[in-house]
Amino acid sequence: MNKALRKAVIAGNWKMNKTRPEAKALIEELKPLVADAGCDVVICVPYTNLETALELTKGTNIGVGAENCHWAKSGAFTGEISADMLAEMGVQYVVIGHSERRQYFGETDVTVNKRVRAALDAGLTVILCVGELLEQREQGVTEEIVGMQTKIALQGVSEKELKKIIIAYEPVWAIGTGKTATADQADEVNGCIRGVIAKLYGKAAADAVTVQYGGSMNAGNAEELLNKEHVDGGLIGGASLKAPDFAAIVKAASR
Ligand SMILES: O=C(CO)COP(=O)(O)O
Repeated sequence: MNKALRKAVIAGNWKMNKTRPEAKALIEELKPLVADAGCDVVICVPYTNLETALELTKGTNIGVGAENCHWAKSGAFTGEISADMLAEMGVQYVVIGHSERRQYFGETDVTVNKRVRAALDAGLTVILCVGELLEQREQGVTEEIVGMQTKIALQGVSEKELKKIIIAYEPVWAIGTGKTATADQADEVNGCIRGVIAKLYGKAAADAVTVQYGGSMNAGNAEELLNKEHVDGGLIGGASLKAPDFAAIVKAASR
């Protein structure tokens, strides 16, 4: 079993939620609940909460991430934030290619790749999101879609740099819908992603890469999902906004 060799990572994706006082309260509540976690714990928060999150998690086991970054180092890109700006603050992680960015903000596989490149160059760890639409699952092309997204996102990424990449499989139909992929469905697609990594980088790299599942993961279903061979953690939306729920998922992932 190679699963035991891989890092389990539970990451919260707060999306566009929490003002600064709300963020402070949530982090303070969360800290003692996850202090003895047996997995990596990350919170990815809105840009406006990064400084608060970094300050409050100093000296704790909670890592801090942003939810996106631009690919340019600087320049005339009104409203955007560069990877260097995040790294300079002390941010360690960044979510890239989330389906909400792809759906609502014109993100493509090519721009995902550019952002991945910029994030790696800045020294950030990337949480790379891939996932199929319901229509694509029904058409039987899940494996092809997820494989293509993964391959294009990783163009120009070396085997060494792959150590700074976490892949999150998030079926779009399961996000925020309360409709979770079954543990077998998640395991199957996560396994396919690992197969793509094996083809691109070899077996050792594929055995080592963390592949999360995301999409309505909660305190009730986390354990079954996380027990699967290819599910190495979770990217949690709604349930990451409640400290006890998020902590229960962290507990389920702890080894
Ligand atoms: O999009 C997600 C995490 O990035 C999942 O969101 P939910 O957990 O709210 O379904």
